[in-house]
Amino acid sequence: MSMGQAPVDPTSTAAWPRLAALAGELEPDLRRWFVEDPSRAERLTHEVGDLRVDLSKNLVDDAVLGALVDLARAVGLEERRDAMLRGERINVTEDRAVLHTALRQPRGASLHVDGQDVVADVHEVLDRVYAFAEQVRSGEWTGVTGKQIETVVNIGIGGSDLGPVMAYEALQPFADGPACRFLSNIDPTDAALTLRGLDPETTLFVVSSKTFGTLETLTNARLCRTWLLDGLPESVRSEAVARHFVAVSTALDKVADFGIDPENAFGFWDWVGGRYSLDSAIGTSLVLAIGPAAFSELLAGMHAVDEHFRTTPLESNVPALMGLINVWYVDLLGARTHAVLPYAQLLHRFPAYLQQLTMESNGKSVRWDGSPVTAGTGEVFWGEPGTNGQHAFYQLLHQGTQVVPCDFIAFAAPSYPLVDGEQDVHELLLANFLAQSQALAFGKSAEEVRAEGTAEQIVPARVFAGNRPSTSIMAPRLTPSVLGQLVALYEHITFTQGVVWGIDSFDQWGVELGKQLATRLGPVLAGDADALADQDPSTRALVAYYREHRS
Ligand SMILES: O=P(O)(O)OC[C@H]1O[C@H](O)[C@H](O)[C@@H](O)[C@@H]1O
Repeated sequence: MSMGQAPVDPTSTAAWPRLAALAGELEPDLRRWFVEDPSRAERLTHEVGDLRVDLSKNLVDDAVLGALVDLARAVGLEERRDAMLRGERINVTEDRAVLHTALRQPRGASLHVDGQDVVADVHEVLDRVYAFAEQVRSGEWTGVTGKQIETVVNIGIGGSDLGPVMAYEALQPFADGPACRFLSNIDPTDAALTLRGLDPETTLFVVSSKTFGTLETLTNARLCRTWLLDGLPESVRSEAVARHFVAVSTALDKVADFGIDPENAFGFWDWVGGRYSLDSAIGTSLVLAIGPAAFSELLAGMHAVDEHFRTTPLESNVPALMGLINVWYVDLLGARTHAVLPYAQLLHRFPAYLQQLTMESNGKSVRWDGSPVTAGTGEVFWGEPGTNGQHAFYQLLHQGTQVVPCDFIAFAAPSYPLVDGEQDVHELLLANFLAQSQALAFGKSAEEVRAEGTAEQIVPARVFAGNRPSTSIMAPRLTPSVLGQLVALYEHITFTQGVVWGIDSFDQWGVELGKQLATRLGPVLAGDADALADQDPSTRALVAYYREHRS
C-alpha cells in the first residue's frame, strides 16, 4: 500500500455491514454466554509477554471477532504495521517515519532508514545516558560545590513529562537513585512548589523537550536556572549551569543556545513522537531514578510486545484484538469513553499517560489524505486506580445509560505485602478487582434483589443490568518489564484503531491553534489596548475582569 494513497474507508469493506448487522442483532447476555460456552473464558484469554489478557467479559462472540479481523485485513492493518516497523513515512502530514519500536530493538539488531542504522544510533545515545546516570547515581558527578545530587527535577510537558512521571511513580519499588520531581505546568505555582524545600547545591535539572521550543518548558527552565544561580555562592555561578543542567532534545542547536553544554545533551530523532518517547532519552530522569539495568528491562518488555504485534496472526494478536474491540464499541455500540482502572496504586498516573497517547493520536476528524473520517474516532480515555474509583464514579459504570468499556489491570503479587491482622491486604484489593468485573458483566436481576427482601418500590434502583463490558489484564507483578509491556500494548492498540479509521495517529495539529492564540493574547493581558480592541466581546470582558481583580 502506498502511504500517499487514500486510506481504505472501513465502512466500504464487506466486514462493516456484517458488523452493523451483528450490532443490530446483539442481545448481550454474558450470563448465558458463559453457561452455553464453558470454554469462553479460556478461548478469549490471550497471552502477550507476561500479560494475561482476558477478553471474555466483552460484548463479542466469534462472529463479531471474525468480522473485526476481516475488517482489519480489509483496511490493511498488517501492511501498515509492517510499513511502520520498516521505517516508512507513515506520519504523512509531518512526512516522518514512525519508529518508536526501534528505540527498544536489542543491541546488535539493525534497521536502516535512509541509509542510516537507527538501532545503532539508539544504542549510542542509550550508552551515553546510562554512563551519565551511573556517574550521578554513584556520586562521581556532583553539583558545582562538590555535593552529591539528591534530587532530579525533570522539566518537560506532554510526552516529555507524562511518560517519565507515570513510570517513575509505577516503579517506585525499583527507585534507588536520586528522588525525582516533575515540573510541567506554565502555572508559576508548579515551579514554586516543585522547587520548594530543594537545595540548589544538590539539585540536577533535566530539561526535556523534543522541539526545545515549548513555551512551558523553556519558561520553567529559565525560572529554575535563576533559582539555581540565586541560591549558589557567587564564586561558583559561572560553572553552575554546566553541572546542574542537562537536556534531552532533537534540537541540539537550541539546547546550546539555552546555555547547556552539548556534552550534557542527549538527542533523539524526529521519528519518535512525543507521546511515544518514554523509551528514548526522554526517559533520562527515569534512568537516573531506577538505573540502567531496570530501564533496559523496561525496553526489553516493550520489545517483547512489539514482536508479538509484528508476528502474531490477528486472530490472537492481543493489541490488534483490543484495538478492534474498541472500534466495535465506538462505532457499532456507541461508546464515547473508555475507562482504564488499575488495581495498583503505583499505576495512578497511567490513565493520564494514556490520555495523551490515545487522544492526541486518535482524536482526529480527517484521515491521512485530508478527507473526512467515515466513522466515529477517538474515544475519551480516563480512569483512576481501584478501589478509589469505586467510591467515586463506578455508580455510572454500573447503572448509568452509557456503554463504558473498562480495562482492569491487576497484579498477582503485591509490590508492598502488608497484612492487617490475619488479612492479606493485597487480597482485599484483588477481591475488589474481581468483584467489579463480575458485577459489571453479570449484574443483579430484579428477582435476586427481591429475594433479599428489598421493598418493591426500591427494587428498580437496586437492579444491576449487567452486560457492561470489560477486559481484565493480569501479570505476575509490576516490574519494569511488565510496565514496558503495558505501554507497548496500548501503543499498538492505539495504532490499530488509527489504521481502521484511516487517520494519522502520529501528528497533533489540533494543539497548535491554542498555542498561537496564547502568543497573541500575551500582549492583551499586558495592557496593549489595540490588541484588546481586536478581541471578541467575551474575551474582552474576561480580560477586564482580570484587570479589575489582579492584585
Ligand atoms: O517535547 P516538546 O517538544 O517540548 O513537546 C511537548 C508536547 O507539546 C506539544 O504541544 C504536543 O502536543 C505534545 O505531543 C508534546 O509532547
